[in-house]
Amino acid sequence: MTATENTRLEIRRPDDWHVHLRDGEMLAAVAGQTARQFARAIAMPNLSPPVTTVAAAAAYRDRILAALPGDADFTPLMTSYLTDGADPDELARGYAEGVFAAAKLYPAHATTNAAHGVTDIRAIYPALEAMQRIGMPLLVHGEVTDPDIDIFDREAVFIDRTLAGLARDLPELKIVFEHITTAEAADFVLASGPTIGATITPQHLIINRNAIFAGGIRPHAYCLPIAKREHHRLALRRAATSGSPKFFLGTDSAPHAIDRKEAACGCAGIFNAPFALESYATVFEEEGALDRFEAFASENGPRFYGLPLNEGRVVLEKAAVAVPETIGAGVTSLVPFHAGETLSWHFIGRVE
Ligand SMILES: NC(=O)N[C@@H](CC(=O)O)C(=O)O
Ligand SMILES: [Zn+2]
Ligand SMILES: [Zn+2]
Repeated sequence: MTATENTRLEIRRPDDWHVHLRDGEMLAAVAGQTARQFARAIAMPNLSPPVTTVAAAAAYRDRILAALPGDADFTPLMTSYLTDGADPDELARGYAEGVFAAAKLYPAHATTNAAHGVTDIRAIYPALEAMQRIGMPLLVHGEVTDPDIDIFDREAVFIDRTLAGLARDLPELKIVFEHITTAEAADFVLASGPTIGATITPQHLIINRNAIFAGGIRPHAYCLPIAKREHHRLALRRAATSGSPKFFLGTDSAPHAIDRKEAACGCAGIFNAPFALESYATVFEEEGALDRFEAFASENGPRFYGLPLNEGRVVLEKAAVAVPETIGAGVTSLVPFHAGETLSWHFIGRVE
């Protein structure tokens, strides 16, 4: 990284290790936003129907590539959605063929399009054992779905009920604890061996749960796992900026059309792709950790996955950027994270 009097930030091209690119018109509307800032991204498989086979993932990859602007230099990394019947051979074949970069565990009904998720972790042990053998990472939406557990406790309880046992039973399995939101999760990851990492979103570094209720109910601050108390946000900021190689960038950008968000039962998900690097850079600057930004954004993720670091570099400059109230039009009109705010870093683009 080079920083000129902290007004210009140049880093290796970063990757987004957790994004929802959707399909159809929404894919066409959002793919370019992610490809503008990132060289690669882990594309989540929670489409309807979910992406469970090598053929479905290859076809989805083609649709993503077709949705990109002509000058994009972007590689989507595909994932398989694990169901109770997950086939170890299909996973291994997809990984060997370079189609699947990882497989995703959604506890059944935990989040958007998780109806086909896993009902009992034991059901996928054959798949997980195969993944451990071949070095294929498991990505986890880490929340219990038990309605008796308070929504703010679902991540911490998931560690105790599921994740700790999984890590004990399969000690060589690479596990990414996705979009962590609690001090308990950050502590668990730090206390674990090198096979356990985590992604952290911009929103969980920037808002706490008060933001969801500031002056009224704020559907655009609602995502899953839900934002927690302030002390959790502070713990996540310490983890992200600590320099630990276990934490890396994953936006969890999750677009939903405005009428699906602003509704009696609004969808979970925050669309943060358009200003993702600006968000993260602001956090690292506020924490006095701009010198650690490049590792979080561009090095820790590929090293964890065992993939090469990107060639090429990007630049951000210290400059005021006004975030629009909405982006796009018609059925793909979206409210971005930070809508109506002014950010202090500006993503310029690639440099030679
Ligand atoms: N994060 C969210 O709130 N929503 C995601 C699903 C997920 O990542 O859990 C989505 O697909 O909309
Ligand atoms: Zn999730
Ligand atoms: Zn997600």
